[in-house]
Amino acid sequence: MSRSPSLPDRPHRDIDPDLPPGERLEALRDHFEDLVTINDQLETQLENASERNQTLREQVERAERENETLKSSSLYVATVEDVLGDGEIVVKQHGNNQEVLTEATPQLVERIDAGDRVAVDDSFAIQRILDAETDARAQSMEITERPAVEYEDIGGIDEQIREVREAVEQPLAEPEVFAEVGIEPPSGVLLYGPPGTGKTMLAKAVANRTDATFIKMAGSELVRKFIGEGSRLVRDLFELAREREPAIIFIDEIDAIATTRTESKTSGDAEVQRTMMQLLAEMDGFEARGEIRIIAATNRFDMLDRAILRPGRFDRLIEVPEPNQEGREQILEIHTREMNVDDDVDFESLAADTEGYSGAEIESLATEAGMFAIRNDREEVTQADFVDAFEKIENDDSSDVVASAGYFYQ
Ligand SMILES: Nc1ncnc2c1ncn2[C@@H]1O[C@H](COP(=O)(O)OP(=O)(O)OP(=O)(O)O)[C@@H](O)[C@H]1O
Repeated sequence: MSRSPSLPDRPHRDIDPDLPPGERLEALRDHFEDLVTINDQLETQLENASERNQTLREQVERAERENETLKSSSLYVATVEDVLGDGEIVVKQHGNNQEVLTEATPQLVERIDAGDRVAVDDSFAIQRILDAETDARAQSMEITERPAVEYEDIGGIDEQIREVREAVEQPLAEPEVFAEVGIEPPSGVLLYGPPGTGKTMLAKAVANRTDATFIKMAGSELVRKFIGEGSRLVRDLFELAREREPAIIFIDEIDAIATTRTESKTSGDAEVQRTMMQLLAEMDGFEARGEIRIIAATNRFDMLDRAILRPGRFDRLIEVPEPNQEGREQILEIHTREMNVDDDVDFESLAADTEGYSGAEIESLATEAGMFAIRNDREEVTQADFVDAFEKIENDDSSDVVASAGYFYQ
């Protein structure tokens, strides 16, 4: 059907007033019949137009529903490994490296090549090809709708959990409390301490508890991988958080973009400086009582540019130290929860032996002990397995353990 149907011809019938009455009546009757025909034609056209209107309305509604579904369901990033015939495509999912045979619409298949990055949905159907810009954004940020970490999974830092809940969870969950008392919650929280002590876990656990989207960006990657794009990606980061409110922005290794400036004025320094300025600008323009909370983490507190610690920026500092004896015992218990552990396993003595170990290293110890049990064809993990694991770790990389135990972070 044409978009604008033409109107039927208007009948031109000049009826001669001098005609005898019979002929005039005849002419008028003809004219009336013409008008009836035209009326019928117009009615048909109107019906067609209403039908088309209805179809278009349905199409719009469908598109809106699809758009909503796309907006509310996450897409995952994958790399195209191979384009087979008949629209079949092999992709490798990022994160778990799983290879999947999937398909795409004929229009997309034509444009897809091996090596392209694509966005896939829950059932791995390719939704679109990522352009360089989206790709950088997707690669530089880790977005999790609801991270699977809970406070009970974190051992030995109860006091830090309490502080984070107060500074991040409460303003998100009960903003009215702050409004009533008339104080602003901390703008940003900085977690500092040695590597592998649970800083990322803490940020994820708050997101889990508050049903907030967790958006992580690694400072070091901004500087190393996305050279020249740092400040734009920082802007994107905050924009994305606004789109996904409530959200928790987690900037790991913030020292990479917020180090005290050296004398050297290389172009790399200028770029890092710009990235930091953008971060400060975003934070300064931020409504602290809003639905977005910012957490940063660093292992190098000593290197931080003090400008980021001013009021209104990262104004709540929380030290996350290495676990003490009790903490190590708790972490051992957490990481052996799912394991079949023999009654003879003595967590207290293991915790005493692992002084200087971080939570991440204690987790490796538990995994390694499990490996010894498997090697010996046992389902139960014994004290001897833990001792063997401990010796293996100490011999393998005693230097690493020592280095991290004495890690300089303050
Ligand atoms: N306190 C803890 N309780 C339980 N598990 C822990 C703890 N700390 C670390 N782990 C284990 O180590 C892993 C890494 O911890 P996480 O990423 O939170 O450390 P981090 O402090 O953010 O380290 P980094 O500074 O290197 O980024 C966790 O996934 C967890 O399995």
